[in-house]
Amino acid sequence: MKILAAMSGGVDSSVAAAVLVRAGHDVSGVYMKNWINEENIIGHCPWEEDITDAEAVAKQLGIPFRVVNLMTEYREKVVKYLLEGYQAGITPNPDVMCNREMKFGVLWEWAREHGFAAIATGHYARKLDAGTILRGVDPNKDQTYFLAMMQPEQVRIAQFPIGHLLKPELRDLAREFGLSTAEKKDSQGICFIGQVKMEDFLRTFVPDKPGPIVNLEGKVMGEHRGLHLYTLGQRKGHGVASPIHKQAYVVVAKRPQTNELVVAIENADTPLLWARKATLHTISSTGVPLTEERLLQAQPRYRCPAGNATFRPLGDGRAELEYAEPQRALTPGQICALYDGERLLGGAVFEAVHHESS
Ligand SMILES: Nc1ncnc2c1ncn2[C@@H]1O[C@H](COP(=O)(O)OP(=O)(O)OP(=O)(O)O)[C@@H](O)[C@H]1O
Repeated sequence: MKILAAMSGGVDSSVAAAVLVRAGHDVSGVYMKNWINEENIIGHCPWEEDITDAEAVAKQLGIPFRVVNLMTEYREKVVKYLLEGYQAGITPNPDVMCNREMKFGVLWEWAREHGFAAIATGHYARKLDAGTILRGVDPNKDQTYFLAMMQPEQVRIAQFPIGHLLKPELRDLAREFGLSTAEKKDSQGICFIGQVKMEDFLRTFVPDKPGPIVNLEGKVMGEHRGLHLYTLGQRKGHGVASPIHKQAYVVVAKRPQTNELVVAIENADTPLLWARKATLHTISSTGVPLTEERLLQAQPRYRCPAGNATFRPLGDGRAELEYAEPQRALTPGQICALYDGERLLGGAVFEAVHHESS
């Protein structure tokens, strides 16, 4: 079986490829060129360095390597979604879309045409069987949240060779294999933006639209630079200083009609910040369709525990989600990953959040 290893030049995908080679598979490496910095768009994108690193590892492993240019598709499928989302006042998740649309979408089409039977990535996730994704063993690194919108046929051809490892074990293995990326720093942030702050990136595409920052009583507390630059639950970067030690102002609402950003002092029962109920749209399942009412665990963002919830389908790819406990800053546009214990059931997009008082 020919396996295409998606190699980003990072240590995780280097080890993923190495593990497959060691197991005797017929492996080729590929780097997806999604976004480069040649149009004077802000930001340092270390793609040249990443390609050099990925290529060096492929050479060490003695496997073929090539770069595939998917920049046009990336613009259409990920950047457009990202910018339209922010312009509409929601918080999109380009990393989730990158997996569904690019790595296991466009790249998979390319791979299939070139005779490959599977795509392997360096995600911290595991496959239980052909159709089931489990959380990665390392709780600090688990990346199944980003795989939540994958389709069953994508799950079937995906391989995650490092999901059984803890990060320190992975580093040890990289050293053992003598990989040139063994000590490379972990990458951060959205794959194409690299080290750039999302705010700076957005500024080059979406004009500022200043307006008032108000508190819950409607008092003006400051000025914001455009609602799209802020996310619900955000504590820093809004410039409203708190008079209370160790209690920060937090963004609790955006009001597009009046262009107001609403902040409140954060505590355990800050109005608008906590909610138990939300509606979801674009429900997607990694296996069996999610058409029945059921209990599950719903993870509202990356690096956030999944909470117990009742999932009630409403038809048309929508559902109501009712958490057992109030959740902080559920955010329209964000992906909600759905689990049954360790098993990733699928995902959906937060549509609207229902506050107890409203
Ligand atoms: N430009 C790319 N070309 C090929 N594969 C990629 C690319 N970007 C990401 N991937 C694949 O997707 C996986 C997850 O991407 P992510 O950006 O989250 O990297 P990561 O977890 O930091 O892993 P790594 O250490 O391999 O960079 C990578 O391990 C790799 O298999």
